Amino acid sequence: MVYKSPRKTAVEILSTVLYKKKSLKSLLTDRVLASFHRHDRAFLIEVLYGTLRNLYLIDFLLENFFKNKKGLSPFTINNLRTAVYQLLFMKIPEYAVTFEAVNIEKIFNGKPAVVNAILRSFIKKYSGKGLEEILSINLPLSIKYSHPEWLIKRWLKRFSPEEVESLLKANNKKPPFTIAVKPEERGLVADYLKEKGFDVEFSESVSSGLKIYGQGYEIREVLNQSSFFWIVQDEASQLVCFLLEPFEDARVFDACASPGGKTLLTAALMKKGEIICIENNKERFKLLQENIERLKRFVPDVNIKPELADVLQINFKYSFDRIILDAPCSSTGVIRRNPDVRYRVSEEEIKRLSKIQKIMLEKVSRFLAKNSFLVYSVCSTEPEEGEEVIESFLQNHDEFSSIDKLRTYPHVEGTDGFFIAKLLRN
Ligand SMILES: C[S@@+](CC[C@H](N)C(=O)[O-])C[C@H]1O[C@@H](n2cnc3c(N)ncnc32)[C@H](O)[C@@H]1O
Repeated sequence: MVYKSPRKTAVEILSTVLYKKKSLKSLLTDRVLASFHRHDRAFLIEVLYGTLRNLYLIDFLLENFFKNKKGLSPFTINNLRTAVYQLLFMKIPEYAVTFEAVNIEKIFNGKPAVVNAILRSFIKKYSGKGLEEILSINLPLSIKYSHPEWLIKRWLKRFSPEEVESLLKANNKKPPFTIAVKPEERGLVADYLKEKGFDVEFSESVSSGLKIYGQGYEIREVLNQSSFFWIVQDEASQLVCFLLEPFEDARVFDACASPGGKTLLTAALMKKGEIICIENNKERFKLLQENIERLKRFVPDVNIKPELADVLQINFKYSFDRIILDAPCSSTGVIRRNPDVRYRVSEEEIKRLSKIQKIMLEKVSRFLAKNSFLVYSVCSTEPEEGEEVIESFLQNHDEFSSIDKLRTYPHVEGTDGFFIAKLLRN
């Protein structure tokens, strides 16, 4: 394996996430991770996730040390941010952090002297101080927990200050790696993982869920060597499939399907039947196909039919027994898994998505058979994407009634933040 510097890669990825608005998940793929030695891989993950979880705090601490911030490139700024994360949160020796940061700056043809000077002054001020001491000053929640102010303001309108703080804390805590397996195999998969050295817990909310403690990449590597049905899926996301109550020989429509978590768990639960799953994004459709290819042998009696199509353009000559509409959303409920989401999402985006979600629900509801269920879900904490979508739909559709409506939150249930509504066509 050719040596690659995890520090340099961290700076490059961070710059692409923050300045090109790409998702961390799409950049830090298993292929990228596989090109690093085990120790460097863990370092890269820690630096990227940690810096993103503490970005506003790091910027606040760094601010006074810049003489001409505008004259610095994104690479230099991100080099400094990752260096500060290593100093304060990882307790890496000061000389090592400074040496590596200056070195990276030389490779980028940046400003090694500026980086050196800033880090030396930073170390002079904060050396020997613990994180608790630095954080003991009264900081605004937005800086302390690195979340945009507008989002915190929204939450403060709905929750008490204490609750908002515990949500912010939960969003900055590393979540367990959660998978869905066949409920009848859950014990076997847990034993297999324990044998491989992982701590494993059964999910209390879904009989298919396993929470595994360890590095995602390593868990996936071990699971790939097994002969079990498994998919990476949060408990709240699994709950959608249980609420759907799929049954043998049902005809199911999954309207927004990639990467296929809900399609595949539904297939495993119903054991026999047909699922039409639609995805309109070409790249994501490929991912959906790959996941179906990997797992279809475990559900041989379910005919899973992926289609690259826009759900708003689709038409069927028949109706479905079950419909899942897991709509595209702001992802504010999965900030703990994707720390970069908070820097991409905006109020305008939430409003735009809410409109699309309403149109999508209107469209897919037409294909539901009488006395059948449609489950609508979003991994969003925001009412415009949840309660409002369902209320406005029900106002115009007497033929539908709401059977169940629930919300989950990282700081309450310890799951991703989801809104789920189960509708019945009377
Ligand atoms: C929340 S994700 C679905 C996750 C998936 N249900 C799962 O559990 O793995 C929403 C998906 O809808 C897709 N999408 C967005 N607009 C769409 C449209 N008009 N037609 C079909 N799919 C769409 C997005 O590309 C995205 O992959």
